[in-house]
Amino acid sequence: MSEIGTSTPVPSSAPAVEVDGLTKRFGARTAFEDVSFAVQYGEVFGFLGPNGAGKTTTVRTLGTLLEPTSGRATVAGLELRPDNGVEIRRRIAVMPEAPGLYLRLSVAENLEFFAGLYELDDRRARIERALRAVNLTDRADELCRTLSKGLRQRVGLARALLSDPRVLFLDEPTSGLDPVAAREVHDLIETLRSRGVTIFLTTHRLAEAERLCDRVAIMNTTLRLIGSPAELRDRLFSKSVELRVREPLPDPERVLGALPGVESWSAGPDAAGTYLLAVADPDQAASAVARAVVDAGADLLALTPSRHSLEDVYLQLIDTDVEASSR
Ligand SMILES: Nc1ncnc2c1ncn2[C@@H]1O[C@H](COP(=O)(O)OP(=O)(O)OP(=O)(O)O)[C@@H](O)[C@H]1O
Repeated sequence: MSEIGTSTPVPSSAPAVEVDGLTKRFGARTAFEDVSFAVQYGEVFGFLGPNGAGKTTTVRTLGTLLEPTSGRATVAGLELRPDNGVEIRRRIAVMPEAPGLYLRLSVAENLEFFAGLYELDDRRARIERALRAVNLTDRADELCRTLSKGLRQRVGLARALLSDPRVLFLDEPTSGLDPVAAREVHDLIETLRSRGVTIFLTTHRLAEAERLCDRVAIMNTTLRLIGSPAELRDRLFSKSVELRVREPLPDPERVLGALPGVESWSAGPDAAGTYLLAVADPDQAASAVARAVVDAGADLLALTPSRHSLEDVYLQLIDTDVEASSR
């Protein structure tokens, strides 16, 4: 029997999700506006943004639960239109933040119920596959009421996998989970990714997005930035190397001012003897800096490329938005 993801036909080069100028308003309130992006098949695409940024509304719109106010989109190869709703829902699955299980039913009974509701064929095999995909085969007969939040989330994921979706929307799948349970969900997402399932993941956990996502979009009603975590870091932050020497350099400009690959230098904010160098290529610059420091007779303590995390990118961007809105 094939596993989740492996039986999904690999579609043409058309994107799994393509959004063009999409807007959703609730009366006078704009949930999201003029959003455009594309997600390729097989991608894990992260959707980040502060509370109220429009993430859930985007997922609900792409999942055909809400009609957009304007703009267009295709989802799993079909134009997002009311008359395509049934067929789109057949090709995708949405796991909302709360898994919505019947707590008085067992794990297997829940899955049987939803497989019936979705009018799926071959139910027994699908349920077995979904349980295997989330490592819950052994717990099929347990009542959902008795399961921890992390395990319920896994049942919710199994429910979403029943239809072997081409695109899986996960809305905050690790919200409220402890680090161990969250790690288990991460591992499951990685397994699904390795099987080629396309995943659209909304999350507040930036380390989660950094670890799991091929690309991320940062939303704040409008789409603010999109790219791989590394691209976003490079776009927002210049590359730099931090130099630490035992004693402050008597004449740092003489040592650091004319080095190949070093664009500028400044004294580090934290400690005497620390310098921050803006560079084009950290590895190339590091050897030139090390030689120059040693030639100047200084004791080199450390020379480290500054690492910016996706969290740095996010905070910088959202801070800019907050400043702009208070102007
Ligand atoms: N059914 C609705 N009716 C009116 N306004 C709504 C409705 N659903 C969402 N909104 C508004 O749309 C905006 C975006 O909400 P949404 O839930 O999509 O944000 P979010 O990014 O998912 O936030 P969070 O991270 O808190 O879940 C908010 O201002 C919200 O109040």
